[in-house]
Amino acid sequence: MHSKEQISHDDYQKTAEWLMSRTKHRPQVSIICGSGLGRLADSLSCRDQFSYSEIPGFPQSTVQGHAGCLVFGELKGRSCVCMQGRFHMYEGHSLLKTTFPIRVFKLMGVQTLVVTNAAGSLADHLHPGDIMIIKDHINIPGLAGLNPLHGPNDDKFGPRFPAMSSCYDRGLRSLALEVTKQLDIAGLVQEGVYAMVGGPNFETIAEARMLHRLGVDAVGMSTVPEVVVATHCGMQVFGLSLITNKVVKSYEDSDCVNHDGVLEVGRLRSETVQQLVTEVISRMEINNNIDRTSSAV
Ligand SMILES: O=P(O)(O)O[C@H]1O[C@H](CO)[C@@H](O)[C@H]1O
Ligand code: HPA
Repeated sequence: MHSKEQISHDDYQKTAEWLMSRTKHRPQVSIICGSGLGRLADSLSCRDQFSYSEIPGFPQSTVQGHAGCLVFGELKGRSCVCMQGRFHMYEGHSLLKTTFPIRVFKLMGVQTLVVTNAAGSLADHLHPGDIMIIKDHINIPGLAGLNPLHGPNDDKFGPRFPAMSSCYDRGLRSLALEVTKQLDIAGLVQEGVYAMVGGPNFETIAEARMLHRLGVDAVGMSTVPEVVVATHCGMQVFGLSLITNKVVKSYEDSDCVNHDGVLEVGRLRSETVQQLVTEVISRMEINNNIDRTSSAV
């Protein structure tokens, strides 16, 4: 448990100010790249980028396929900040640390979080290479007592007991479904429920069957803490999972998932995910009258 760890409002503020003094960009949207999806940042123009190791307070990325670079830039005229590499609980970071960038982005004036991930499919209708728009999640570590919001609540960010019943913005989900028709990729895309497990091992067959019975369509080891913290501080969230593998649910099945295979599907579908994310971001409504840093929350 890491519930005694605390990060002060000042710590988030210092990082936000450090970044804002080094880039002219004032992002409205933040994007988190999932495993193998780091090339999403390539679509940004007029880039400023920082290695996580130089940013005060940032944890380090340790997972292959997560470059560890924060990229600012414009996507079709919209100012964005993109995390090329996220932090996972299984790397040994506390959940508060894995979600550190979200509150920094909030203080910088970001209103929308776009999360992407690589995930294994439990649903018969989702195949490797398909994209799942996340409509809801099951927070397995959270249900077991591991939540980034544990510990004293910082009321400046949000309430002690935040609702999570509509954390994946309905308007953005409909917009994304609309965009898939225009991009002619509707056949690849479905909505579904994501579950976060702690990792780093992939699921046993019994665990996979349990998740399937619980109504989970795709499983991964990330995303949910980021979404919980973003929702707590009032950001709207759009999430998508790239299905990189089928989760083995049968003792007769000899398939075996591995991280290289996950990254490979990421590389193959990176461009499609990039197109979808770009179109959704360019068409979403944004409030331009936003205070930044000290008065942002
Ligand atoms: O969720 P992202 O970061 O996309 O990565 C997914 O891929 C890795 C396993 O291959 C795990 O980290 C899992 O969570
Ligand atoms: O099958 C999986 N399980 C958990 N996490 C994952 N990330 C990609 N695929 C998977």
